[in-house]
Amino acid sequence: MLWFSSINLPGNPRNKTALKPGHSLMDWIRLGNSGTDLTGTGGRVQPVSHAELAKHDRVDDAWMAIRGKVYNVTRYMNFHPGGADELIRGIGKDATKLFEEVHAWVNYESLLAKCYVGPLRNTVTDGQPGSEGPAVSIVNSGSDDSLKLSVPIVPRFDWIQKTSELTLIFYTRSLANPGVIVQCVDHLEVAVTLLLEASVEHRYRFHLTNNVQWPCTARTSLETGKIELMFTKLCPALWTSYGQMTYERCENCEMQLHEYDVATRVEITHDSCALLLRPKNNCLLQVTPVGYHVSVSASIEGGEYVSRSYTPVPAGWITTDCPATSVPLLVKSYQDGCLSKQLTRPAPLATSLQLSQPSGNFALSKLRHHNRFALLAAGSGLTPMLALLDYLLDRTSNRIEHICLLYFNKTEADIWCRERLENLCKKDKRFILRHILSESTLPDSSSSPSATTPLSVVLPQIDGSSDGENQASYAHGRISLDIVRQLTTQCSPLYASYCCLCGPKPFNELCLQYFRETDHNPNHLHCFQG
Ligand code: HEM
Repeated sequence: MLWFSSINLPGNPRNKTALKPGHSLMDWIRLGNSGTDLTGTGGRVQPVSHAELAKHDRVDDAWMAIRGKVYNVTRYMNFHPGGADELIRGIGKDATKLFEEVHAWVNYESLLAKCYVGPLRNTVTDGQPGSEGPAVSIVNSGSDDSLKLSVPIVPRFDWIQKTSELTLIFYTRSLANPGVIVQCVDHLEVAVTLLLEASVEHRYRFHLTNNVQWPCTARTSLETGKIELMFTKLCPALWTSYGQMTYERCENCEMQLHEYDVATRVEITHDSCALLLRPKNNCLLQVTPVGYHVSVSASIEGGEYVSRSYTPVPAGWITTDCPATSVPLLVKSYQDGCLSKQLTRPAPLATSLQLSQPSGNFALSKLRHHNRFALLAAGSGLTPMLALLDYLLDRTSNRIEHICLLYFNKTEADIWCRERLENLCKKDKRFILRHILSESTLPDSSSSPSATTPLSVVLPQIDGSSDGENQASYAHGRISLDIVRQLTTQCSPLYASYCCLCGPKPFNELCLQYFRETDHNPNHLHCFQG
């Protein structure tokens, strides 16, 4: 069984290197599409032995194996956001473990699609011989759904119409957690990309019978896997067909980037902002799967490029008025974070950004059989929890018994989405909200009976029969083994059979260590990183 192994905790938790002009993600993609042979082998895919791999261990001739696939990373050196020195640590060998330790979430298959040399001989992926397997890996028990997930999803297309509306429908699979990218080429031509499994894209191109308006409305039902794209017809009429469509299944497709700018920026705390990113040509609509992130890159003051991963949040958590094409982000400005400072500074708003399509490794289907959850978030680690909360509380099959969000911050002033979280708590008794503050006294308004008690000892009691109003409670403290024990002990009222955590690396590391010290099933734990 795989289990969590140690994660590097460098002094600087984000060893991000600014990339020289001409070395942005966009430039890398351009190079990949330029026809240049990035494999160095003429593009001929051939199995690579460990001995052969070991020969390519120089900066000017650098091969690297990740999860059984060998890539020539020579040309990627100066494009690597972590810097060439870091990338060099993995060359000439099977770097799976190293790669997973640093950034398991990075979509290397897309980024290096044009650098693929061939399969590593005698290697099977995922922790089997030849590969040390992922450092942070949550393995399913036989009864879970990951086995089913390995069967490729073949989406089924259908359409329906009203006089004024055309709906394109894609049936995927229950809990497939799809990503959707819709591009409007003009009023007749629409391109739809479905992201259903890692490194596979389902690309549809529609030539419609008649003109439609843009943008469309996208509706995805996570429980059924049904995706609906609703278009308003420019001239109301019933059509005899939707038009024509071509379909292509694309494996190991190269990463796509799109130009965005910051359309709206609202301060939410003393050092954080809610942003609405708007596609530059306004002809793009992107739906992010629950728990997935996008990579945002920008040129700093017209020079070096920096990229950073962010998890888009459901619009309802930051505004009641969000255009369908916007990507909503919550961004904390870090002292040494040149990108976050640029994104959150008051003016000018229209920073030019490049946004990747969503990527991630969160399998929603693993949550299917659980109905008691604990979410442990620290600071900006709240972001993946918001979409998860929306989905879980709305879920109709295997209705949720309770979800406990433990939200760790330094002070009250650092809490994100406080009002909305607390309103949700009042509205839905199944949602338990506990703020844990490490550096401040507790708010006077706190009505928690345990407000003055260190949280390491007491978590709020849940009493399903209580008629009292469900309220957020506050405590002073930090993550501790006691807290994790209270969440993982079966007789505890807060017992959660599935736990998710997200925060800065030291927080994640500590949580993982505490979980290891309990009997909690590691298959029932997900750590969002990035
Ligand atoms: C195996 C050797 C590698 C090492 C030691 C390494 C190290 C690092 C480090 C230290 C960072 C900065 C981490 C952070 O921001 O938190 C980074 C970022 C990054 N690396 Fe690597 N890297 C390796 C391989 C690769 C490969 C093969 C790719 C593939 C395509 C890649 C793509 C990236 C990307 C996209 C980022 C930015 C991540 C983000 O914004 O979240 N790295 N890398």
